[in-house]
Amino acid sequence: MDNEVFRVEGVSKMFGAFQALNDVSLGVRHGEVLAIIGPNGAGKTTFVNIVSGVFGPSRGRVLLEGADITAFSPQRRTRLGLSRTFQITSLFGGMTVAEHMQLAVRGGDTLGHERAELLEEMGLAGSAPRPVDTLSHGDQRILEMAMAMATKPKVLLLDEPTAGMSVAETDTMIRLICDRLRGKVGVIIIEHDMSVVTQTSDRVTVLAAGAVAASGSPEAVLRDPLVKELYLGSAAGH
Ligand SMILES: Nc1ncnc2c1ncn2[C@@H]1O[C@H](COP(=O)(O)OP(=O)(O)OP(=O)(O)O)[C@@H](O)[C@H]1O
Repeated sequence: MDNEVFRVEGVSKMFGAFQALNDVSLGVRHGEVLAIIGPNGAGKTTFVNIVSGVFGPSRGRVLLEGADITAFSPQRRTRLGLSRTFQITSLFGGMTVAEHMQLAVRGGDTLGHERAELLEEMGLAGSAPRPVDTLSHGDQRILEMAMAMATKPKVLLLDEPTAGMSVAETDTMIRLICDRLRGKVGVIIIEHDMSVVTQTSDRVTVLAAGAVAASGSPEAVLRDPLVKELYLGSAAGH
């Protein structure tokens, strides 16, 4: 694939005798937003953990710009350009927004003025001196994205970025993904909200029972009878 920055190749994961992922292969191009959707238990969290290095696959490889990073720690992956945000907010209550931005770049990727610019772009400049526990849930999630961006990633993994957000916060997140990330870095977004998927993604891959069930443009995938069937009876869109 042209311009591909990230790929998982033939990834499988066994938990004892249970196969959570079965021969999953997919790639992300520079500037592309790839959404991964799937019903409960499809293997999305397992996939996120393997991509970010929480644990390794039973088989298969994880490649960043063609280099095999399958055995690398999460920290080493971040240093090489693979960053992530978390499904559950992972900030330190008493610390300020600015301190979090500094913490994100302990390795020294961004300069002070670049971090200030990032906060400005994300609409958080006025909140720099505030302790993070005084921010709204939406702003906390946006700060996490700013922290991930501060590491200057080549690939960014967004794990349910709009979970728990109000409609207005979700709209802000959609705008940031489209304006700030799309076209600039490779993005993998795990998302349950189909409206977010259609508004942000270039391509969608559907996981079901640990395997790729469908892949293509958001319009084509969401029209696919197989995908409709997978989601039948799952009103939350999981
Ligand atoms: N550590 C583990 N040990 C045993 N089975 C596991 C483990 N982690 C996940 N599984 C199983 O693997 C399957 C996939 O789980 P996973 O959490 O990856 O799915 P998911 O798509 O993220 O689901 P959800 O949308 O509900 O979070 C599930 O059947 C789950 O019970």
